[in-house]
Amino acid sequence: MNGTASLQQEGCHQEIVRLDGVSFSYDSQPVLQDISFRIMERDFVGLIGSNGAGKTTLMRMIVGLTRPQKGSITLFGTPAGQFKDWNLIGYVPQRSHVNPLFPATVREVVLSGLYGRKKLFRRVSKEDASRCEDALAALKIENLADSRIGALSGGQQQRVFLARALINNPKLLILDEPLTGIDIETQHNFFQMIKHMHQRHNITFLMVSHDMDMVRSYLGQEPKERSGKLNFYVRHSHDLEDCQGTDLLHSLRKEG
Ligand SMILES: Nc1ncnc2c1ncn2[C@@H]1O[C@H](COP(=O)(O)OP(=O)(O)OP(=O)(O)O)[C@@H](O)[C@H]1O
Repeated sequence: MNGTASLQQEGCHQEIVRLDGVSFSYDSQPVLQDISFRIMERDFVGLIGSNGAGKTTLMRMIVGLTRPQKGSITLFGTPAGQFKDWNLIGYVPQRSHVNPLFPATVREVVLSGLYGRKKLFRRVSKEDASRCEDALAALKIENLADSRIGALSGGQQQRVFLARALINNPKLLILDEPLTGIDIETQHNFFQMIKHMHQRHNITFLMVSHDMDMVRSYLGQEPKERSGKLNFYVRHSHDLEDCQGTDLLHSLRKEG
């Protein structure tokens, strides 16, 4: 094997998330107990569990919004407390109803993904504007760019939030019940799009879903691991010749 190939192979097995003995309680109510799990680069992880099993709490911990009370989380090889490359992680939280009067346009919502944690007001550079156009095109919502987000359907809003998460070209995409509350056909199209991103691009997924049929059809019948009330279904998409990093937005756009 030549040097480049071995580097590529190593790159494709990078550990993206590691949970070691993670526990969490709200007041005295234990929600997560001693959860250990690893997500490797290019895994697609479906996280399944009953209502109240702690799925959202776990996602929030991985994106740094909540800290574990016991155990540790490692992101891209760095302890979560010291992790700074938040652009590597895209997060689409559980869909909440967008106020129909909310004044931001689709373009503004997608651009806000670039400013994330910095909370800086800054002028939109040419490069930012171009990334935004790429993200809109990848999700096929260019025609909605100037619409108010509150005026869109649930499925269209989901696309906007996914575009917002993709604008930084993340390596890990975390989706909390992205299929809830949208019609079957849109759900199907959305899932196809996510599968395409997993199979064709160097991107790792962690997705909470209640739709067992869709999860099983892609990730298999049995969970790879169970931890407490959580079941982790996993499919790895490792394919050596496919392993170079791609600019996801550019290539999605090219493929149309
Ligand atoms: N901020 C909070 N304060 C107190 N309890 C909370 C808080 N957030 C969640 N809980 C409780 O913690 C438990 C786990 O909640 P979480 O939202 O993580 O579960 P989930 O698996 O995502 O559930 P669902 O499938 O219903 O979305 C629930 O019993 C919930 O009521």
